[in-house]
Amino acid sequence: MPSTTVRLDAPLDMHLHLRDGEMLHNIAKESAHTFSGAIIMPNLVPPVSSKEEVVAYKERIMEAIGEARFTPYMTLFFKPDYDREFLESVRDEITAIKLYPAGITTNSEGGVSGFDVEELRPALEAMSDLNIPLCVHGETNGFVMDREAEFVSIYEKLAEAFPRLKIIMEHITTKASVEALERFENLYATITLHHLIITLDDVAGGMLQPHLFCKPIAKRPEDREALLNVALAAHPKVMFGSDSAPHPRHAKEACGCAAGVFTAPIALQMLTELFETHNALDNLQAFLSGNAQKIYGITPLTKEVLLEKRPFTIPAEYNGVVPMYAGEEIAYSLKGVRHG
Ligand SMILES: NC(=O)N[C@@H](CC(=O)O)C(=O)O
Ligand SMILES: [Zn+2]
Ligand SMILES: [Zn+2]
Repeated sequence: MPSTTVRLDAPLDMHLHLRDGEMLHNIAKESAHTFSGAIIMPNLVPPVSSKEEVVAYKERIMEAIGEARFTPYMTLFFKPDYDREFLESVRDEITAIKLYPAGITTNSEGGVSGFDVEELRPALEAMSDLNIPLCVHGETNGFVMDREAEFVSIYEKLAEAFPRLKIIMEHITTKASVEALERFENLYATITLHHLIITLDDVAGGMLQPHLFCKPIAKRPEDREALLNVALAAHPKVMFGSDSAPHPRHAKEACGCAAGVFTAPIALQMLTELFETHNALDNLQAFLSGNAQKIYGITPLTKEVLLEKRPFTIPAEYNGVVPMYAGEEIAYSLKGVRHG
């Protein structure tokens, strides 16, 4: 029987952590090889929050990826005091701005501590006028399983107050967020690979699995079901964002485990397997690229990725970073990458 080959055009990762320094050099190629482009998160230490910093960070990324054809779609770390003049001056360097509630996830200490609409109005009105999307890590500081659902009312408040602002609910993990998508025209969402596969049971139901620990924490089976429904249908308001978030092994296998799951090198293989299992391969292209192109209005670099149905054993680590499902066998392997 001939093996099944799946072709993907210009895959996009709409939520990616490339880090900086040695880590950037160690892991950037894993994304740049197979993805056409990615939205690059700004939560460095210190966060990327000036024009000089975003330009310099992009240069370091281009250097780290070497010959690969890959677009880093840059973002700034949202500060409520960004004024119109500043936003106009930085408009051409960025694709979006990322808002973090203060202290809610890795390197978010300098984030927003209140969601008063009038305080945020000058920056968010200017972003609406300049057509700069707002990406949001949507969690309150409530009980860990309820943080995202509690944040939905903040999403609604923002969506209503700034109807021309594109708001991307990043890495959604709950049924409540999926339902919010339907209520506001200007709400969109990214969904990770791991939240389509795991629930809290996989993280903490047996022996604790640090490499599956991330923010937002994986939720209940009915939440995963709701995410799967919209992802497998390639609902036009959802797009793939891996939230691949590498940490060195010692920071994960530690007392006080850093949040983040590293999936960049295996995301396309595992998504193909997942969509095939659910008879939804016809929708994978839209989930992985088409929807994001429309939502963000971007035209990615051409890149054709071929995957074939041949077992692949996930390496134990990539340059000191342990991937999701290290050592396990998955159904699809990377066959080749062609540039246009
Ligand atoms: N997702 C995570 O658990 N961690 C991310 C930050 C984030 O996306 O919230 C990281 O930067 O490590
Ligand atoms: Zn986040
Ligand atoms: Zn992230």
